[in-house]
Amino acid sequence: MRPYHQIPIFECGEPLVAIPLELFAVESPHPYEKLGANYGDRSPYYLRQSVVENLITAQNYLELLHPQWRIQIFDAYRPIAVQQFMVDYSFAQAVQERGLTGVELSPNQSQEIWQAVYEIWAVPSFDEKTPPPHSTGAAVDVTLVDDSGEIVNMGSPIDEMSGRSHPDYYANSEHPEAGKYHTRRQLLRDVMLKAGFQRNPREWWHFSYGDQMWAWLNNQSNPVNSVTARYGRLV
Ligand SMILES: C[C@@H](N)C(=O)N[C@H](C)C(=O)O
Ligand SMILES: [Zn+2]
Repeated sequence: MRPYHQIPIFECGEPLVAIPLELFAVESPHPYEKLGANYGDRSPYYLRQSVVENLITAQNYLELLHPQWRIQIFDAYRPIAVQQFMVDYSFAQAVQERGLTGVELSPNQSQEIWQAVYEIWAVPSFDEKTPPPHSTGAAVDVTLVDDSGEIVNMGSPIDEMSGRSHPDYYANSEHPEAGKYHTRRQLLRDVMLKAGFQRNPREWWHFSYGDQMWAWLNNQSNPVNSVTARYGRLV
């Protein structure tokens, strides 16, 4: 359980709609489909209606500052089966990176790796009270693309299991490019928050609107005006 799972969900029934990809940049082929994730008859490039509207607003804010820049959509709607696939994939990758194989893992090694995986991935829970954020259609993973069409270097790749994923990692870092990376992360944060999103405190790229994490973060910064979640798990 994460603290945001205490937030009640009052599903509003808003539809999942296609993101107008022509307004954004997009990873192609989709990064998880490339790894073998199966979306069945669904597409990762779907979000709830209001979330799409807010994403367009964020793109418009970005264009006021950088007319030719685009928000790049890395991932959006994610069925629970895909959440499970990515959690299993990330575990296997982490085992491999440590020069180990699944069969030889000690209970301690296994625990350490699962902890690292769940530091950045939500549990693929089927419990309606604890849906993975992306399975609600309210969460989106994004980065920036500049006027020459290049992905802006944010100091770490999306989905990296390390401290560099923390949004403020470069705020007090000695790294020679730290100031640049931090400013770029702040730019992404600013346009997304101005459009109504909240940012995952553990990941510079993950934003949501209307889900439990969003409500919890709103309530942390403004306890007087308490809000609940309006998007639950989609079936
Ligand atoms: C790991 C990243 N792609 C992500 O989406 N993390 C959040 C917490 C999630 O799994 O919902
Ligand atoms: Zn995410």
